[in-house]
Amino acid sequence: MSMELRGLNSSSSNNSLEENSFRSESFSEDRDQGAISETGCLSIIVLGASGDLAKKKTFPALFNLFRQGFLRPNEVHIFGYARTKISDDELRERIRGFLSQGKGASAEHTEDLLMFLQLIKYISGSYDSEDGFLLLNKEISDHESSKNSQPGTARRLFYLALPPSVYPSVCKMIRRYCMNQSDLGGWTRIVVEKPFGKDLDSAEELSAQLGELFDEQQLYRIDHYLGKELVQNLLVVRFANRFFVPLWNRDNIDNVQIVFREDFGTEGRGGYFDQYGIIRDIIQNHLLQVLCLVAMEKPVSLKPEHIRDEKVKVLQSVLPIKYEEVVLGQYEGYRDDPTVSDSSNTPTFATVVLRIHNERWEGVPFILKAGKALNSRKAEIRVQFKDVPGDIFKCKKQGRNEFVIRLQPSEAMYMKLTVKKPGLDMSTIQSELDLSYGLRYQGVTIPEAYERLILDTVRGDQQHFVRRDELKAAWEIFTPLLHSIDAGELKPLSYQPGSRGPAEADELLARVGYVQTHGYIWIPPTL
Ligand SMILES: NC(=O)C1=CN([C@@H]2O[C@H](COP(=O)(O)OP(=O)(O)OC[C@H]3O[C@@H](n4cnc5c(N)ncnc54)[C@H](OP(=O)(O)O)[C@@H]3O)[C@@H](O)[C@H]2O)C=CC1
Ligand SMILES: O=C1O[C@H](COP(=O)(O)O)[C@@H](O)[C@H](O)[C@H]1O
Repeated sequence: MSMELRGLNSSSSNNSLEENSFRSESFSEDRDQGAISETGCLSIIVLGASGDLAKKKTFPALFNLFRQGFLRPNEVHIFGYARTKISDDELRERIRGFLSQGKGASAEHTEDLLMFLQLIKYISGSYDSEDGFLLLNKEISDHESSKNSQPGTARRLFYLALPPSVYPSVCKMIRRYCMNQSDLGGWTRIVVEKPFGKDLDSAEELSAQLGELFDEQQLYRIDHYLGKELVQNLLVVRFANRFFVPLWNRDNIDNVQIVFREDFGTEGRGGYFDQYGIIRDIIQNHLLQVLCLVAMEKPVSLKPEHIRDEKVKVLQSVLPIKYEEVVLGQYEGYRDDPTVSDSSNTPTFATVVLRIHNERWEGVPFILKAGKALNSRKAEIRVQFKDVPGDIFKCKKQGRNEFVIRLQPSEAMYMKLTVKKPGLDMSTIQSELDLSYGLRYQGVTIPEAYERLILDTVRGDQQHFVRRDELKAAWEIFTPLLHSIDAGELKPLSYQPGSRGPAEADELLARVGYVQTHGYIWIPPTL
């Protein structure tokens, strides 16, 4: 098995990962006190193993961690659990194709794949009866005994790749039948997927139910946007660079856009999506988490609690959303899906302006925009600066300075700026300072978000997971708007699939101050 750590083979990277790592600060108090184990027998239990997320994200992430040596074959065992009655081999066959993608068919890869698949065992059982969980516990315990694990020292990681409706019963079963037996260095951790509730009350109810069963330190509410490379880079860029410190405020920044666009619709997930809509699916969680990292104050340290304290403060400073600063859309053809109601009022597109009432951001609109079935696929943060006062070059119309963080695809950070047009003429032109990852970090593979986040759960690092009070503050912002949409008081505008979304969204952007740069487009550089 390849023990190579990704990133170390880059020709442009001279420093080792460990030399530069600031990970050590990012751990819970228990870890600091040396009470929590990072080695020893590890059981990873994927509940909902028969499902979409498990095959597309969870198992591939585990495989990549295995290939890189983060999950050691002499320590780890992986259990799939779901109601579907299939054998170990049938589960392995279902996921095999997703583990091979993009990796080529080298002999080494095939060997790793076979070794990994042999670590997986499947157990069929229901989500609310003791039989299945007693059997699951027996299988885990047998594995721990086979590794000569001392009672209480083993690590058990339960990943709930399941609809949230079954979280309470599954968590009760885990608590009752499947916990690591004592705290002799071992642990039990629970990873829960979004959506965490549908509004403030349901989220709080879910949190209370889970909170009765597990400590906050045992719960990992995953938001996979927090595992994306450039999202993880935000705090570094903001707080490790002198450039940004004096500029990052209402005196210099005119508006901030956080944008998610997909060029496909809700195909295959219409039933789920129609109950949630784009605000619950993307904006209330992924984009709001990004907003927190863009807008928060500098944390006292990189300890998870310090970071999450600052995120909560930003969320609590967001003013109630004004409905005239919201545009909703639904793409034509969305309701043709047989799993979507014919009279569905669910938005597949939304632009929502948030206003942060604090000293740094008063008056700066944060425009959150997300849509399905649009003309492109990308996610980015666009920080637009104010015009230069006393413009002697008369170049204002060419465009404002912008700092753009392209989260995906083609990860990059670039600064749009005005320069002299090369040549004999004394005229100006829009250009950019460009840090494109593909070019700058050739040979470095950027890990998948899920890969990173699962590794964090094994290591006990909660920095990139959502804390209970954060979740509450996030729902507080969106619940009134969501209830108005659910009640049909706000209606989505129709838009063409493959378009930019409703034209009214661009009008809203212009109204709140965004100035589009005409005649300039950033093209990701190629090698
Ligand atoms: N798929 C994705 O791309 C993403 C999913 N998520 C979240 O991850 C979680 C899992 O998503 P996904 O894998 O798509 O979901 P699935 O609908 O595929 O469900 C996963 C498994 O749960 C079981 N299941 C499904 N519906 C029910 C039900 N009503 N009651 C009990 N069990 C049920 C099924 O297993 P069985 O019948 O065998 O027991 C199914 O294989 C969800 O919370 C989702 O919101 C988050 C981000 C992206
Ligand atoms: O959580 C979700 O995210 C995906 C988009 O994830 P990305 O990493 O590809 O940007 C989205 O398609 C899905 O609707 C949503 O549930």
